Amino acid sequence: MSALRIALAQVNPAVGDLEANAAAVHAAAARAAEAGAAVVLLPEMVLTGYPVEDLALRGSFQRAAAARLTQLAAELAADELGDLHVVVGTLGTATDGRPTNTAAVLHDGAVGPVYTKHHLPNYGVFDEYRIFAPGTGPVVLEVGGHRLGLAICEDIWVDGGPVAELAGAGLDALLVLNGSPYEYGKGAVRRRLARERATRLRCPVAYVNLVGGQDDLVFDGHSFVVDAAGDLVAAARGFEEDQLLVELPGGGGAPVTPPGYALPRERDDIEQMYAAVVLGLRDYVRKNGFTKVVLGLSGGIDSALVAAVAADAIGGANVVGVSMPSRYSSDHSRGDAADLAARIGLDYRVQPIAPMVDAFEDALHLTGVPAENLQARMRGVILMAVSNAEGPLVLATGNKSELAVGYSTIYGDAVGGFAPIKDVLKTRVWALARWRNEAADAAGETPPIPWSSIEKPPSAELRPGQQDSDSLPEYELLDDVLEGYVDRSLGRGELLASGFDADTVELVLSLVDRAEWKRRQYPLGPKVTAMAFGRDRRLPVTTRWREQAAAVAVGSDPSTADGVQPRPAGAP
Ligand SMILES: Nc1ncnc2c1ncn2[C@@H]1O[C@H](COP(=O)(O)OP(=O)(O)OC[C@H]2O[C@@H]([n+]3cccc(C(=O)O)c3)[C@H](O)[C@@H]2O)[C@@H](O)[C@H]1O
Ligand SMILES: Nc1ncnc2c1ncn2[C@@H]1O[C@H](COP(=O)(O)OP(=O)(O)OP(=O)(O)O)[C@@H](O)[C@H]1O
Ligand SMILES: NC(=O)CC[C@H](N)C(=O)O
Repeated sequence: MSALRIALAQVNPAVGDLEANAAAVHAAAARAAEAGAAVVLLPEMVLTGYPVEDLALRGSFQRAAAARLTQLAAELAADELGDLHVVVGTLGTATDGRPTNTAAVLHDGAVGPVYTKHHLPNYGVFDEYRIFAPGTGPVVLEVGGHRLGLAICEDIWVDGGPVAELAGAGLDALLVLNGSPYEYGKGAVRRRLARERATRLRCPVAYVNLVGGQDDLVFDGHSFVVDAAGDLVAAARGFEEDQLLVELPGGGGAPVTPPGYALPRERDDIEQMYAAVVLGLRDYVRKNGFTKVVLGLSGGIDSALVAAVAADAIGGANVVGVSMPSRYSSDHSRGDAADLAARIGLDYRVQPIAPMVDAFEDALHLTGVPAENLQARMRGVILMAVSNAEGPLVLATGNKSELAVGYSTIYGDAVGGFAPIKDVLKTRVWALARWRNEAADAAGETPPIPWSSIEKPPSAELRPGQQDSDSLPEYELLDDVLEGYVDRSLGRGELLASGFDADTVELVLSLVDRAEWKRRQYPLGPKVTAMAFGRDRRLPVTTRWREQAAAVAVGSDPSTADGVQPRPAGAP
């Protein structure tokens, strides 16, 4: 048996674009062949894009995907790539006509063995039971005497099923196709999982992941290979397309990388979260046909961070930043907005709102919160006008803490098509901003965000001297409670038992519960934590359930508290 070279192609498909995705697979196959690979492994459902949601249920889409797969096999052979085994994730059809999530092997101009995903994730952002029929048995691909098992993403997260059946099958490697969305800190979980599967199957594991943004998901790539002991052999870069090469030695033993290969630098969690937000925004803009974005610049930290992210995603010249001062806007806010615009080369404009607000206030006799909301709504009208007239996508700047407690004006600062930091708690907004500025400093560049925007106390500036802390607990405390209630699904009892005072818990829980309707109307934005609002955390808007005061002992299992459905063991 001779050595076998395997390429892992980490590509960025677009959902529904069968032509472009087939071309990306073809290009990856050509690169792999050029590098001497006999097998090239592509991610989960790369041909259709992922997730396709209910597109999978359309007969027309199923037929088009099947036809494109057959055509791709012929095109590869016509291009003298027929010797290569190209393992492609795509949409399949079960014998009863239901759609399946499959890995097809293209070889010699034909579609060869097809493996069907067995474990269908149906928690968090996934609804695969609703869409796909599960596969049953394992598939082993034989290439040059090497035995390669196939698995698709969730198949390695759950014990049992086809992967377990492969134990004792004498595999030389397990090839895993993934569509694994980014979450803060998830990389380490994936590596632990791969180690576990590698040691159980006693063979290396090659894990290839999608990269790119798709609506509210960001696929981070970070493909990798571990040896039979679970130790890392090779890793691809995160948040960009990449291709990895490894070689399985002829006589067995650990996979090796080509001469000169070096593992990429591992980015820390905050740096990764920043990269995820940038990629999520860039791909939403690009894949939906926009070239520019527009947002309001208040001089505050949220709009400053979103502007910096947008400039990193699509270039500062493509970001329209509008300062819309009211009579309550402080001089330093206006100055900070202008300073930010200059630092990142935005298309900067100033549009005072006082005359418009005065006209509405006088006509409608508004004071207090209704008048405050009017200011935010005037700004929303102006941003939508710029979008309608010139075409940029409107960005909403709300963060996860604000979304949690409903601290935004519906149809005001909540307008927009995409909300880049909606899954980022306020304390992390500051951490991301500091990280971005420090990275610029370290690279000898101008930090994009004025330090005063990072350091000043947060204020909506909708009335004289207003500060967020007038209506909300300090963000450090608020975020701690939110992390417990939202991210970890703890109940009132567990929060009290962990030491939060009853008034704070009462206030935060009631604000969060009452704001569900507002969140439902908030724009899409990238999920970057394990529990994002939207597809991850789905609660009824109309509900009379309120957290009870029942005391719960410290140390009780929070995952089963309050009727929250526990996720499968090992699930992220
Ligand atoms: N269950 C439900 N289903 C559907 N609609 C519901 C509803 N409950 C209220 N509503 C509607 O919502 C309206 C109230 O919501 P809304 O108009 O948004 O106004 P509201 O939530 O009362 O006030 C907005 C709050 O956000 C603060 N804010 C505004 C802007 C920016 C920032 C910031 O720092 O970023 C903070 C502002 O200071 C104020 O405290 C009601 O008049 C009603 O029409
Ligand atoms: N004077 C302003 N000019 C332009 N846009 C504004 C102005 N004030 C508020 N906005 C827009 O409304 C959003 C909500 O701002 P607000 O100041 O009310 O609270 P915030 O959540 O603390 O945001 P930020 O930290 O950006 O100030 C801002 O991010 C910005 O996009
Ligand atoms: N596409 C999938 O099956 C993904 C599920 C898996 N738990 C992950 O997030 O990596």
